[in-house]
Amino acid sequence: MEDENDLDLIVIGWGKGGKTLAGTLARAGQRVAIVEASKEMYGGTCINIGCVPTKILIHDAENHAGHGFDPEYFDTAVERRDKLTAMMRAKNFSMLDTLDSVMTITGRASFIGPRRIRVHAGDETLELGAKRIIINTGAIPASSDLEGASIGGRIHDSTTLQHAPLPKSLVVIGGGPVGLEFASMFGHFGSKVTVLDRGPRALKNEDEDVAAEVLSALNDVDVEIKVRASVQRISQNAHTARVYYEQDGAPQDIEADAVLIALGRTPATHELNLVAAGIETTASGAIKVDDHLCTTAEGVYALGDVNGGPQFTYVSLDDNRIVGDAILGSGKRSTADRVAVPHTTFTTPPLARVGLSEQDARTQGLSIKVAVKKVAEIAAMPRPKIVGDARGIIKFVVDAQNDLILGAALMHVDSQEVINLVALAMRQGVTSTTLRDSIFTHPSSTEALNEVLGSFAR
Ligand SMILES: Cc1cc2nc3c(=O)[nH]c(=O)nc-3n(C[C@H](O)[C@H](O)[C@H](O)COP(=O)(O)OP(=O)(O)OC[C@H]3O[C@@H](n4cnc5c(N)ncnc54)[C@H](O)[C@@H]3O)c2cc1C
Ligand SMILES: NC(=O)c1ccc[n+]([C@@H]2O[C@H](COP(=O)([O-])OP(=O)(O)OC[C@H]3O[C@@H](n4cnc5c(N)ncnc54)[C@H](O)[C@@H]3O)[C@@H](O)[C@H]2O)c1
Repeated sequence: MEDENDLDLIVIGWGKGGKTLAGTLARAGQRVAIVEASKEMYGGTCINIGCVPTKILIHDAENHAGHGFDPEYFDTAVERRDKLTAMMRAKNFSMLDTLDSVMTITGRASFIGPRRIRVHAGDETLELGAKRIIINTGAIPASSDLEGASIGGRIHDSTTLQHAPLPKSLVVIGGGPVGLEFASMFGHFGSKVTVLDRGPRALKNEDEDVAAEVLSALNDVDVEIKVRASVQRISQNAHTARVYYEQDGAPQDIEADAVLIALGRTPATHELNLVAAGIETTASGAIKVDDHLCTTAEGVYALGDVNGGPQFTYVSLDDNRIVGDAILGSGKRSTADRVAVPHTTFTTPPLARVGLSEQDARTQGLSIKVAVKKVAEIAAMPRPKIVGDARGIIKFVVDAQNDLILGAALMHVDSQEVINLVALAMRQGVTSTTLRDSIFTHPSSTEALNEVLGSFAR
């Protein structure tokens, strides 16, 4: 490839947004190259080491609740995960590789100039240029400068722990979504789990009544959460690991078979040589983008985790829509038009959230009404009882003046589905009364809205 305009598009990284855009533009007749660092990562984080493999294990762990520590059962779940992720990886690869106008390249890309990259693939080096470049390199586990916290042996990040033997005891450092999902999952598999978080309380961004329900469910599988816990150092030997921390000023330590470090994920920019292309980063290391996901270099866009936005697969997918619209459409889409983006943390039952919590709304001085009910007390919601798990809570925060939904916290079986309906209602300006009076199938979890939205307590 000699001429910088040889290609129409280069995508660096096989993430959700980039692979989708590569396919769309190739089908529209553009000449596209997609570069992925590892053949184990075709399809990106989500299907290989993120959402999908963890949810497979979480599902199988849920089916094992109450059956104790059972490495054989765990190994069977791991086998199922490996089969499914291998199938998805192959499918992801062939979806692009079979398109005539797409060149798939396995190697590590870095910039050598504006809209020009070099790819190292084993002993081979390739230089490519294009009219447009998409950076979609995702994020990597945040490293910790704590003594003894390098990944290896008994110290894990979310990727290595998925490939380790089932630990009898596990210490999780960090009580964010990664930390809590792994804690809940290993608790269900029968491991003794302790979570250490430095925050003032667990799930500090959630209302206390909602957080209490999640904690109670974690407690059901013997997960202990220690807050205000500041980890000082970690040590390990052939038999065990030990985490030294301070809680409320008092030194403590805890022993475990394995330690998971889950302190966030950092945009993957370290090997991109962004300076060569005039691409700037923010103070937190993300690629600087505007509302249309343009970087500071003309013709270069950043999609997904690497641009510092919310770290969710479906946000990367929406990033693809914005850039797709800029290239093929009206250019009107932007991150500024995103409303009510929901998210779900897959503890068991899952906690699904959208919009404001009650504490957020009160801090903002909004005039609100709040409807809240424990799932076990919702008569018109037999579905959780049918599937044998009636734990949880449903909470709505509604504007007292115009009846519009400002936020919701749903913690119950199926909440990862119901939240999408609530988010759509928020986006479309559907009032809580309309949602309350809607026809929903029966028996479903959605029909809880008929009852909960008719019971504003405060
Ligand atoms: C354990 C875990 C569970 C998660 N669960 C969920 C969930 O349930 N739901 C959800 O929505 N989100 C979840 N996430 C977050 C979600 O996985 C990410 O937000 C999403 O995958 C990010 O996608 P992306 O498009 O930014 O790129 P990614 O999918 O991260 O892809 C980036 C790709 O770029 C490649 N790459 C990096 N550098 C280079 C280079 N120099 N050259 C070539 N290739 C390169 C990488 O190998 C990688 O394949 C989870 C994350 C983790 C870690
Ligand atoms: N279901 C999902 O959608 C899902 C699941 C997993 C991950 N993710 C994505 O992955 C991203 C990364 O998740 P994460 O949980 O790794 O990071 P996070 O930043 O969300 O949480 C990190 C936690 O670690 C705590 N912490 C930070 N430093 C600490 C220290 N020194 N000692 C003790 N505690 C400390 C913080 O208080 C915080 O609670 C999330 O932002 C999320 O978007 C999504």
